[in-house]
Amino acid sequence: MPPEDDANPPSVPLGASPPPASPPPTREEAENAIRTLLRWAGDNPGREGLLDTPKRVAKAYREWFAGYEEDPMELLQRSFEEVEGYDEMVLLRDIRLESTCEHHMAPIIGRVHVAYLPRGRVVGISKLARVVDAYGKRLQIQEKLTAQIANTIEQVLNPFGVAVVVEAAHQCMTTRGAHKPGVTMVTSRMLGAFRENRSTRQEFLAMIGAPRATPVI
Ligand SMILES: Nc1nc2c(ncn2[C@@H]2O[C@H](COP(=O)(O)OP(=O)(O)OP(=O)(O)O)[C@@H](O)[C@H]2O)c(=O)[nH]1
Ligand SMILES: [Zn+2]
Repeated sequence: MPPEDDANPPSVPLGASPPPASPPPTREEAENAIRTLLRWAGDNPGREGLLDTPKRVAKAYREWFAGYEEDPMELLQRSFEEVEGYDEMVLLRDIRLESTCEHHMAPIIGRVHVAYLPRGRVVGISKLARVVDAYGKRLQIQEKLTAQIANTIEQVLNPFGVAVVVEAAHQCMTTRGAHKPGVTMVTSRMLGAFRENRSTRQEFLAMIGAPRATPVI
């Protein structure tokens, strides 16, 4: 293992939030930063309509980035073993994804499909959606988000396989830059039987169907 110094900061354990900025800013510092951005946008933070905007934005950030307060591994701790030997695929399809691109801080909106092959125990299905939120409500790139969701389910449940597909539109390339509205990015991570067994993978892909158009954002 390489020595841990400034160039190689300690790696963040799976599921944990990255270390916070140190020290975290005060509410007042955050609101002042938003005033600066309002001026950068070309407006006047002192005009009536913008007076409370820094306060609102600081509050909104608590929702958009609520995932930093969650431990996705913890969300999957409760499982149920009375499943009568059920070992077929469990699929949660079309989970709404709301995330934020870490390069431009622009919205990423789409859907996630999560499947696993239980090994003797299952989790409450809402917990899979909560894991998507716990990683989604952070600054993200789609590839990392996809891997984090799959890796967490694999590590906590130890199922026979995990499959995750994410289909999403990135506002950083629909409303600016490349200006390509309607483009959908599709990423997947297949583990265990979904990676090794072609027919299992194909069953999953057939069940989620062809990628549907993501909302044009
Ligand atoms: N692979 C990947 N790229 C992303 C994701 N979200 C945004 N990007 C891309 O990240 C890249 C950042 O490129 P830069 O050249 O540093 O930024 P930029 O000058 O704003 O680039 P443009 O967006 O092309 O205007 C862009 O190509 C984005 O489209 C993501 O989830 N995954
Ligand atoms: Zn972006």
